[in-house]
Amino acid sequence: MTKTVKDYIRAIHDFPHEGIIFRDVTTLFADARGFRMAVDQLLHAYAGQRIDKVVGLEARGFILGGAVAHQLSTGFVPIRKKGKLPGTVISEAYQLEYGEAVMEIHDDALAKGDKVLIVDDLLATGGTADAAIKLCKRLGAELVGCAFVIDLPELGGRKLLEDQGVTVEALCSFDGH
Ligand SMILES: O=P(O)(O)OC[C@H]1O[C@H](OP(=O)(O)OP(=O)(O)O)[C@H](O)[C@@H]1O
Ligand SMILES: Nc1ncnc2[nH]cnc12
Repeated sequence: MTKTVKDYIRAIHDFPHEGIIFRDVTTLFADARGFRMAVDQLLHAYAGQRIDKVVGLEARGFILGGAVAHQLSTGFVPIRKKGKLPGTVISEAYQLEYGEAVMEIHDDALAKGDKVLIVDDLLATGGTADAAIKLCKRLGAELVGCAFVIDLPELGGRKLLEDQGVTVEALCSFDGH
């Protein structure tokens, strides 16, 4: 049978903590057919829509977002964890399973009215994507949507984003954590 995007994703049990099933996309990215399929399917969802910038979330969103931006012939903008970007930044704190983290974007990375697509590998609680949405909006950008390879619906991220009117695309989903 022909493999789907989901079939290329490896499950690693008890990483990074006991009880977590880590959905590992390195096996998807490493396969030429799998990687192309994932990028093409993400692009398909936005066919005909104006996108000025693709915003990728550290770290695996850089790999996907870079490929998507290249294919769309748009610019690519990184959102990184605190302290990694060299220029002047704006920041948003968000909740992790344990504690808090901070995401940052260069304050001149997006222009008012830019239509942006946020790309990451996986949507879990939605905390990371929610922080990214806030950063893009603070710079005056307009959100086209958020695109992921994987959704973990039980963790509530899709609901968090959709409840604020954000369009969510995910290529596959897994039950549980
Ligand atoms: O929806 P959330 O609950 O916010 O979780 C999703 C985020 O978690 C993972 O990144 P991680 O924080 O592990 O960082 P990394 O990509 O730098 O390893 C994943 O790549 C998303 O960015
Ligand atoms: N189960 C999971 N697999 C990979 N990345 C994640 N980020 C949050 N939950 C995850």
